[in-house]
Amino acid sequence: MFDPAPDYPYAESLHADATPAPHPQLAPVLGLLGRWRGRGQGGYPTLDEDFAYAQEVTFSHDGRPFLRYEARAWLLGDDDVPLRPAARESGWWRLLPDGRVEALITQPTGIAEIAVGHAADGAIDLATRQVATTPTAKDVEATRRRYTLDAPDTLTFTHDLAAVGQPLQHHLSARLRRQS
Ligand code: HEM
Repeated sequence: MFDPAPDYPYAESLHADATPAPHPQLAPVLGLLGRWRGRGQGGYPTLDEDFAYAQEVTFSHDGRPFLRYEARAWLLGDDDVPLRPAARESGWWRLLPDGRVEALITQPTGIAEIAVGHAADGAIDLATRQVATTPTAKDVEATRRRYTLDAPDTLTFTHDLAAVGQPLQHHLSARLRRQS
């Protein structure tokens, strides 16, 4: 007889003040924990037009020294009409004792980013050290991200991109509000 395992016994938390207690190495990123939603603007020299989008972002932890990261975006038309789903990504942000961050982020467009950076004073900077792409993915050379907590409930995000033969430059910027 097949004997199924018991339910996964460990909690995933969106909050700094709930169980499990966050690992001390998460101290510089505790302000990110939770669900965020907001709007952004994007563009790139290869695109005919700039675009407006909405995005949901979630950061959670399980008591160990990394964050689970999940984001999904959709394009917005006039009057906030959803035009179509846009980028999704998920990954892991590993925090080191000195505030260094090592992030692994993957996208369903065939792109995997290994990014490194630093978290301090409510800002996290990440720049790719390696980008891997599947055989049919767009050519992405590098990205640079900055997440800034402007206030406890406001997160600003900018994303620069070097891809399809273009040098590193603005692709996205967004402002998100904490949902929970
Ligand atoms: C909020 C997240 C994002 C949104 C809303 C977004 C939106 C877009 C849009 C609308 C396009 C035009 C093509 C299309 O209509 O699909 C595009 C192109 C592209 N994006 Fe993004 N993007 C996001 C995140 C990313 C990320 C994380 C990367 C790479 C790591 C990326 C890399 C690219 C590349 C390589 C192109 C193709 C440019 C070209 O071939 O001309 N995007 N993006």
